[in-house]
Amino acid sequence: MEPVSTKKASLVTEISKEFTFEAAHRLPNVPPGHKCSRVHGHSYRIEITVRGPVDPHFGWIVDFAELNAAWQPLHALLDHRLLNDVPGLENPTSELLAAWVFERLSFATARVVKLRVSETCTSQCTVYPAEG
Ligand SMILES: Nc1nc2c(c(=O)[nH]1)N=C([C@H](O)[C@H](O)COP(=O)(O)OP(=O)(O)OP(=O)(O)O)CN2
Ligand SMILES: [Zn+2]
Repeated sequence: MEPVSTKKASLVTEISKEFTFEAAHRLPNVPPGHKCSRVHGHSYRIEITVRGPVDPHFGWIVDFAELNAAWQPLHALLDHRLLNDVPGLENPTSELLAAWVFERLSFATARVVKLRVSETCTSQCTVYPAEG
């Protein structure tokens, strides 16, 4: 019979929350004739992942509502916009949008370990804070 272990497993815990917004964009630097030089729209999805210790009292890393509160000001800046008009997003690729969102999340540098932008069902970009 297996001995019963009283040791608690040492776990790394992450939580994620997904947000959506609708926006149009065009990519100004693509080669001539590229389809993305034309204005078109996406139902963008943003997934924010936070890693950290689980608070022993609350039983959570951080309230999902806190992620929502951090996202809402950015949603106001992005939703139903032409992204090219948003300062800092003149070339709104997934890569540059992911960096833009990461830099503007109030607690990103401290807690966000992964941020994913999905432009379509099959096209995503993920950024992570650089180590060090
Ligand atoms: N590395 C990147 N490549 C492309 C980006 C980008 O942000 N980073 N963006 C685009 C366009 O925005 C395009 O709308 C999305 O690309 P794509 O996946 O090609 O879109 P489709 O849904 O049309 O893809 P299909 O699989 O061909 O149907 C382009 N590239
Ligand atoms: Zn696009």
